[in-house]
Amino acid sequence: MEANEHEHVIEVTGLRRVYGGGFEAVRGIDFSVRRGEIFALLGTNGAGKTSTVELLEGLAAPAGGQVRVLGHDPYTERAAVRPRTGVMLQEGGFPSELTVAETARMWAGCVSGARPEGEVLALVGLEAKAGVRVKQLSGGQRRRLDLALALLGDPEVLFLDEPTTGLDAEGRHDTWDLVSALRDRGTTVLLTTHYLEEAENLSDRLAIMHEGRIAVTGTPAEVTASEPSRITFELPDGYFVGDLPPLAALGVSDHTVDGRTVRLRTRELQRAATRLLMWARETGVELRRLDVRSASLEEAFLGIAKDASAATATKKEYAA
Ligand SMILES: Nc1ncnc2c1ncn2[C@@H]1O[C@H](COP(=O)(O)OP(=O)(O)OP(=O)(O)O)[C@@H](O)[C@H]1O
Repeated sequence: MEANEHEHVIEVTGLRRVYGGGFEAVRGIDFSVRRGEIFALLGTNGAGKTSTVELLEGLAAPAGGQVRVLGHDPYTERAAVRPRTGVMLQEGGFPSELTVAETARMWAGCVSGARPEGEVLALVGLEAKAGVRVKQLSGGQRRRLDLALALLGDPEVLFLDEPTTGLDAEGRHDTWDLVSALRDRGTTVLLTTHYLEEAENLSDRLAIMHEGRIAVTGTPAEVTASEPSRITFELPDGYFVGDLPPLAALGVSDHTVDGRTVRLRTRELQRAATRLLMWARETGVELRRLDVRSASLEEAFLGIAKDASAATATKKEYAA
């Protein structure tokens, strides 16, 4: 297949996974990832992210639906898919007595056309640790070794299962820079993460899973736009919410009052903020600690998880 940026490198339709005891961990999900895109799979604990990624990696057969990676079934056509993909599992599980360089060399023996191990260790900032035994690495350094091994085959598609778990803030930012650089070179990346900031900063598109289903898919901006924005301020003594212009006319969907602090939620942030500030100027009121902000991905995530628990999720999908 010819590579082009519109090509769907990963295509998932109606995918299901059922474990031995009959538990359905993945309940019919659909999404696709284009070449050169970073796609993040988010979700609450046990949502089914790892179960999904394992199906994409060809480690298990689906109970229903279909997966295509680079146009092939990763389970039945493993030989066609595996050499072109890199996989970073949650637990690498290497022999701990080997050094970092020996581990990379051993792994390279299993990869056709592997890059020199020094090159991948340098990419993840582990070159100074080449002679150190794996058991002496910190948790974060082990994660970086996992990533180095996934990069040995210079893969077209990279699966990263919680790539920055255990990394400190600097290590996390270094990994983001590396993953972005790989994307800029055309690598397609699918990652799972618990760090919403990671998905917000790094991913081109994301999906939020909950109890085996996808509740929402879209760009980070599209997903956050699905949640109301917030305006928070303190009213001076002698003023009350009833003194504000009618909240419905400001486009405010709901509000709370805690002492002097008022919190408004609105889907029409500009209109609400403008009218509120005009009112403040006209009445000569100072709105102390004024804070006006769009929803964060974290708020969207929490809102979706809550909604999805309360009822069968109405799936929101934005154009791919
Ligand atoms: N081998 C298994 N047998 C039975 N159930 C399993 C098995 N592996 C996972 N599950 C169940 O499937 C569900 C999804 O698990 P999965 O590990 O895919 O979730 P996840 O979204 O990756 O979670 P986390 O964020 O906690 O890593 C969970 O309820 C889990 O208990």
